[in-house]
Amino acid sequence: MTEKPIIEFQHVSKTYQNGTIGLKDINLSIPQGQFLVVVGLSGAGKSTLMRTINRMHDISTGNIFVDGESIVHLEGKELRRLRRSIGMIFQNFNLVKRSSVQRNVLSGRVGYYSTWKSTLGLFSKEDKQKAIEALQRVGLGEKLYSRADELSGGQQQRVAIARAFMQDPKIVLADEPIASLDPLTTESVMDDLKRLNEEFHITVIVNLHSVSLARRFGDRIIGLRGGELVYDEPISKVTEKDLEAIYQPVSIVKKSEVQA
Ligand SMILES: Nc1ncnc2c1ncn2[C@@H]1O[C@H](COP(=O)(O)OP(=O)(O)OP(=O)(O)O)[C@@H](O)[C@H]1O
Repeated sequence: MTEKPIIEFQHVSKTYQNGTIGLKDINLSIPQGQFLVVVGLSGAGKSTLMRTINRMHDISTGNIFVDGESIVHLEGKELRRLRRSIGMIFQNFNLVKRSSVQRNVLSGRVGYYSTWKSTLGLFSKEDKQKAIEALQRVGLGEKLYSRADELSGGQQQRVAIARAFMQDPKIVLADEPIASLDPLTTESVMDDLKRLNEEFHITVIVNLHSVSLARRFGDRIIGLRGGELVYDEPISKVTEKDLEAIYQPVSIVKKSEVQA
């Protein structure tokens, strides 16, 4: 899968206001259509890395390019356009629990509507049909009119995936998407993400604690420690030992340029 990078980090560092280092001189090039898994101990900087891509966090130094365009100074309309092209999946689903599944899924389209139209729920026929199809794609077609909080955790996460799909995203960022789920549900959520990746060529970046899932679903694995990129290998080269090492407190490992 050798393609132009959809995301590029150039010497990216992030220090939080209280002085905590989130990221330290990250250089990273992610080709379009890659399924990238980010691993590392708690506090390693995985969420920070992900959230700099849609500007939920601003960086301190360096530059980030998405689809060839520097995003670090985007504002207003341009920033909204960036965020529209990036779906985000959270550990806790972030659904509006008292709203219907349909409304939650349609909210993935709000970036394409004026504020008043989306506030009033004035979505087009096409988008309503698209919502049905997105739900069917994650096996929840029959839940269209259920309230979000009537669904199981795994079902809610799949609604969140359908919502992200509604954005027509180029990139999906999934920040510990399975951390609150049981093993069986985990499988279906990971399968849904993989399908988005394979069928629609959407670049997926997933932050995971499960090494075995990382190996099963990823094209490439990167490891962070203390905000630094300490590991970067295509899945074919990843060994169990490497991954164990990433989770050791002592400094390791090999790091190589990956042209995926
Ligand atoms: N808003 C914040 N203000 C200050 N420090 C923060 C903030 N968010 C994160 N950090 C710190 O930045 C570092 C990286 O945090 P981050 O959440 O990116 O790690 P992580 O690898 O995603 O961890 P986890 O697996 O526990 O979610 C940690 O030391 C964390 O305490």
